[in-house]
Parts: sequence; structure tokens; C-alpha cells
Amino acid sequence: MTIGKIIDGKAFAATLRDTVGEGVAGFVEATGRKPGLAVVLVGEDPASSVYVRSKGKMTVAAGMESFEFKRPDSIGAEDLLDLIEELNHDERIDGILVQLPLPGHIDEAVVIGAIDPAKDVDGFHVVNSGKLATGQEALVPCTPLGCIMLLKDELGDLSGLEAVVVGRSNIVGKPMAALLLAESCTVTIAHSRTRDLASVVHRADIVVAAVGRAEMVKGEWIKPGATVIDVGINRVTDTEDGKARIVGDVATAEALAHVRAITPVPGGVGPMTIAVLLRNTLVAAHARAGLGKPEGL
Ligand SMILES: Nc1nc2c(c(=O)[nH]1)N[C@@H](CN(C=O)c1ccc(C(=O)N[C@@H](CCC(=O)O)C(=O)O)cc1)CN2
Ligand SMILES: [Mg+2]
Repeated sequence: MTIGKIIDGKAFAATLRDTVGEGVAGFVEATGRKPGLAVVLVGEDPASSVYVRSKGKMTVAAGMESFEFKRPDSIGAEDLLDLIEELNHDERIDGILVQLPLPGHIDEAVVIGAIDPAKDVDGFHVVNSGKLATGQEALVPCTPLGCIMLLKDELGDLSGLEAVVVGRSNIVGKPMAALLLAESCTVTIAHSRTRDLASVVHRADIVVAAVGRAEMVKGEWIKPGATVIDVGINRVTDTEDGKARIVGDVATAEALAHVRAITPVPGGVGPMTIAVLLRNTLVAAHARAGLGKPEGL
């Protein structure tokens, strides 16, 4: 039995962050200022707090300016919209990101819709998703773009390959499908209601699992030689010591016997998200400074 390759997303992300850092140095030389990223965190969700802290640290490590805005759970939508309006007009800030999920009483679509699309480094604004869907230059969501980078690194040209995306979220599934289509893949979006998911997945040369259900995609579903990108981050407590561990949406141990390559959880797609966020911030800064696209990114 041959065992597939484990794609080292952590190492790839570190290299990408270094490349962004070099680009930032060039930007500073050209403009005399640092690119700036504003991150807005509402409430105290522990995972979100960890991600936001990590974003701040990595922004600074790449040579950019980090601005953090923490607001209580109880904030009203109007106050949040006022903050975003302020950030839209702040010349030091090239990228604005509102950490998701937001508390239930705030409409995420309204908040994201208030961000200046030129500063929307998450690529969630409808102007950017619309541009992506119609093949125009756009700021593209970080996680799916990170997945495409890993896929191209592993497979080279993706043209003509059969891709199945499991999951239809606005953050991952839909933009992922649009990006795969832009690479000339034949794309299927499957989801929790798809009939006979096993046989749909079995068609795929590329499987992207982003449903948020622990180890839902089974090893025997995978076509021999397929490449699997596992976007899931699910906390499960199933060991005797009662400690939580993180698993993906794919049953990785089983899948390894079938795949050409697979991303692990943790250490696969996850680290790419923040590395691509830094890349997007530099891209936004370049565009705002009238410098065109940064080289090599
Ligand atoms: N505004 C946004 N909100 C959210 C996004 C996003 O891209 N923009 N994505 C996720 C959270 N996220 C970043 O915000 C994120 C998730 C996971 C990782 C990561 O490095 N994961 C590690 C494991 C982490 C762990 O132990 O918990 C891995 O997979 O190896 C980074 C960033 C939702 N919200
Ligand atoms: Mg879904």
C-alpha cells in the first residue's frame, strides 16, 4: 500500500509570509509609509481572540502596522458601522477586517457591506465576490486563495481537472468554487443535502472539504490519486483524558491510503489563512498607492 503525501501548509505559509515581508520593505521604500491593517474583534470568543492576536503579531512581523479594535459583545450595529466608517477614511489603513463570527444580534452582511471594497482584505464584500464571480481583478477570500496556492504548488496546472467542493459557505465554499473555475477545473459544489455524496466525491481529482463536520469525508470516498484539501477545524473531545483535539472534515488516516496528497489538520490550510491575509493587505496597499500588483504575489 502506498501512502499519500502530507502537504506542509505551515511551511508554505512561512515562506509566503517571508515573501510578503520583502514586498512590504519595497513598499516602504517606495512610499515612505508602512501598509496598515485594522482588525475589529467584537466580544471575547476564545478562538477568535487567538486568531486576532496571531494576525496582529504576524502583521507586525511582516513589517506592517497593526491596528486592533476590541469592542464588547453588547455593541450596537450603529456603533460598529461608525467605527468602520472611520477606518474607511483613515489614510494609514489599507486593510479592514472584521473577525467572524459576529454576535447574533449584528447582521454580518450589513457590517461587511460597510467596508470600503478597496480595503476589504477578507474579500467578503459583494463587490469583491461579484468581481471574483465574473473574472475581474478582486480581493479574494484568504482561505480559498490559500487552498489554490497549495493545489498549484502540488499539481501545477489545474486545467481540466474534476474538482468537488464540499460546503457552500460564503467564506470558503462559494469563493473556492469560483477560484477553481477560474483555473479551468470542472467544478461541483456539494453540501449537506447532496444525494450520494460518496459517489460525487469519488469523481474528483481535487476534493476541497469545507463543511465543518468532523471527519465526515471517508477515506474510501476518495478516488485513488486525488488531492485533498481539508479546510475543517473541528474540536472534538473523544479521548480518555478528556482533552479536546482538532480534526478536519476528512478522515485523514483512512484517506492517506487513497490520496496523492492531503493537507493535515492542524498545519495544512489553517496557517495559509493569515499568510494570505498579509498578502492581501500588501496588494490593497499597492493598489491604494497606485503601484499596481506587488511582484511575485
Ligand atoms: N474575518 C474573518 N473571520 C474568520 C476567518 C477569516 O478568514 N476572516 N477565518 C476563520 C478564522 N481564522 C482567521 O480568522 C483562522 C482559522 C484558523 C487558523 C489556523 O491557523 N488554524 C490552525 C489551528 C488553529 C487551532 O489550533 O485552533 C491550523 O489549522 O493549523 C488561522 C486563522 C473564521 N473567521
Ligand atoms: Mg455549508
